[in-house]
Amino acid sequence: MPPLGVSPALERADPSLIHLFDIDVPGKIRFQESETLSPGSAFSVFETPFCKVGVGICYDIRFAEMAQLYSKMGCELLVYPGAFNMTTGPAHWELLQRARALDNQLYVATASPARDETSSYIAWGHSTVVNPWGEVISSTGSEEAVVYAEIDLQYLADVRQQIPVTVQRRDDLYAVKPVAES
Ligand SMILES: NC(=O)CCC(=O)C(=O)O
Repeated sequence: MPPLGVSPALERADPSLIHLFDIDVPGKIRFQESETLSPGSAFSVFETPFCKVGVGICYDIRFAEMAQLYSKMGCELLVYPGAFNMTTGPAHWELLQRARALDNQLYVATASPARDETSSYIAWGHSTVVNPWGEVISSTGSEEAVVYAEIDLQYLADVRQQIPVTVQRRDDLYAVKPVAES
């Protein structure tokens, strides 16, 4: 499928958090980003000599539609800077990265702050890279580190050929597209 065209207003390269982290897990964590932040309303994508990259921030990784849209726009790597916490981190951080990578058969890379136990918000850490097969190919623990991984676009193409969900989608029955094109 050719990349989806998106109006320039909806496609920008200055990342902003689109989904605000307003959550309440009783006895564990309550967070209301909307008390101090406003949500962005533009997708963040940029071209590199290797592939197109889509950017989401932290909580954005929970929204499968956003990742699918980036995939339709031609992104082959999704990057999520994010600071999950000591409740949702162990439960969901890796699972969400693998889900987004597998759903869209692309690479997902995340960058988290290292854990600081003295901080009022303790980050889970575990910066990671996941491949289009849904495998973690590089990651770290809670400490400060640099994570390296090979982004192999031929492998991505091979996975998409072997299990061709991208072309088997029933866009005649359901489709994810930007609001401006609805
Ligand atoms: N600031 C954030 O968006 C944190 C997201 C998070 O921890 C989650 O579980 O989602």
